Amino acid sequence: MNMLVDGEWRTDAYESTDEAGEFDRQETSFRNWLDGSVAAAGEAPKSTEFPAESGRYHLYICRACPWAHRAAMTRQLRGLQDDISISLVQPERYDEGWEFSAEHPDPLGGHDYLREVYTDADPEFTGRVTVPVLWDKQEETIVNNESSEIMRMLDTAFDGNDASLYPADLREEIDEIVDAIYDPINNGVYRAGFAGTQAAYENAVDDLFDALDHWEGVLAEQRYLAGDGERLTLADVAMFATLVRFDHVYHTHFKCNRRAIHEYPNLWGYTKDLYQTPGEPSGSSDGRTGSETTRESGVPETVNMDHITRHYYVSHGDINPKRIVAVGPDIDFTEPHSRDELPGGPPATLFE
Ligand SMILES: N[C@@H](CCC(=O)N[C@@H](CS)C(=O)NCC(=O)O)C(=O)O
Repeated sequence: MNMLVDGEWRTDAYESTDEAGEFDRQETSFRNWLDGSVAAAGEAPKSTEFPAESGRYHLYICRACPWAHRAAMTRQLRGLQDDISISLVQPERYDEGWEFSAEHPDPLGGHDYLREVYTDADPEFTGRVTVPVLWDKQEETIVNNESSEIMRMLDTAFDGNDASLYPADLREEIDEIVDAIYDPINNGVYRAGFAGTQAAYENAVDDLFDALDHWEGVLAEQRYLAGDGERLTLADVAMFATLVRFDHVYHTHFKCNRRAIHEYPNLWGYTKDLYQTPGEPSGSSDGRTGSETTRESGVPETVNMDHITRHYYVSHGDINPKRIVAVGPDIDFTEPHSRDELPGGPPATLFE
């Protein structure tokens, strides 16, 4: 594994499994907030030196990454495409870490590697170089690189389109669900895939499928995860980012193969429903150009299955040494989902 140590790129810096072979995800390190952000249920809006000015911030993401997907999807569903610019890195990650390319350039600093964005922010930076990154173009620094915080701050600091994904009356429950699904599901697939022992792997798979079974039951009764299930929230954004990748990569590459998502009637209907959620009206580009002016027209444009499969199968040479990209499964996120028989639905403002 590779990371920056005192601003120097190192390829031998740390082990990501502990003595029991359990995958150990490192804490992220830039943890500032935009002014006016609400970080958690019951908290007052933050007062900070990063005002939520339109055009001032940029998101560096990878379309393959589920954590980056939370940020991109929040930006999309809240109609913040004109307020926050976005660009991509190459999906494949090798020894040099996340790279820019001719197809996916760095529109701000013109760098070759994402790690240079980190050392621009802090020349002595020690830590992993991860996406997403929320960059302040004015102060030329990283505001935050933790997706669970970025999705909350984008939703609450900007006005957006009024279709809040973190409404005050549901915040407590959204926080609980986002926390509850992190270990067994969002990070659970990585715990299975990167396990260093059979026992650690089986433990992760047990936790994962117990949790999926639980949410399969919940989604039999309600359209979305939080509250009475009538409103799409950040809890759904967090869940969707894992479910949409599951059958193409986690099932095979990470050996989460007890069952596929398309074999669960409710989780599969839910995944298709979220995939088909419309966003703000379409602009000039398809969201994959890496351009600063990129606009996207719905949730589908935040999902790039080519980037997803190339990233996972190619980047993890330790678990897929021949880097062959699996071709299946043959599933269709656009087929009918019948979830509209349940009360609730996407915010009306998304259809205007
Ligand atoms: N806790 C972070 C995790 C982000 C993360 O681990 N991103 C992965 C991509 S899926 C990454 O950039 N990994 C690079 C590395 O670990 O070196 C968040 O939620 O934002």
